[in-house]
Amino acid sequence: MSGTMVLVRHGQSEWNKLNLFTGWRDPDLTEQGIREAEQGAAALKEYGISFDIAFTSVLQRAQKTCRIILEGIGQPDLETIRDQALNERNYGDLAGLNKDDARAKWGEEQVHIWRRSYDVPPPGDEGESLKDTGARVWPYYMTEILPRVLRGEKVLVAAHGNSLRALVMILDRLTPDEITRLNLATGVPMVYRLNADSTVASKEVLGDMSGAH
Ligand SMILES: O=C(O)[C@H](O)COP(=O)(O)O
Repeated sequence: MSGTMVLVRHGQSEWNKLNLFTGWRDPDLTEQGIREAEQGAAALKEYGISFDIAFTSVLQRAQKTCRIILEGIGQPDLETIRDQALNERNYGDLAGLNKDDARAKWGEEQVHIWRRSYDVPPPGDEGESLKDTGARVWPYYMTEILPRVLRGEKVLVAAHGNSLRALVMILDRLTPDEITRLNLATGVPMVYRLNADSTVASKEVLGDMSGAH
């Protein structure tokens, strides 16, 4: 057995609440999002883990979630590395649009393909598919995060729905078809223990993922 890695999606953001495509835009957490991060912290405290290092994105909703969790488990000063590689997928021209308005304009099926397919990017030059998102998340994971876990460190990663879906895809060995059905709830920690060969020894979800969509 090697180390432990906890993945957690940020709590509800202002734009989650307004049902807007967000991507690389940078809204704050809502009051509910703060509570979700606090609940994630409480679950980790009960689980009894302390971390050696934390990773987050350059977006404030993930950074604040990370800070709330570290404060909640009594490690407010833990070294935290922020990197754009862990950002949400870039939603291209959809950023700022209402998801229901988009469904009315382009149809339910097309919007679902943009949101959940493996390799269809949203419209616009900057738009990233999950595969494109993985193309920056996976190398970052391999070079910066995994080596620490394999050294036995306990690592917290506070990031985003789709940057974490990309990570979960390789950890859980999901196919491009299976990943279309994976939704991550906000503020619910996923505890991965890894074997020395970097495969997953165990996965525990500290909360309820069933409401995620
Ligand atoms: O960027 C966003 O809009 C959300 O954080 C994630 O969006 P999704 O649920 O459409 O993948």
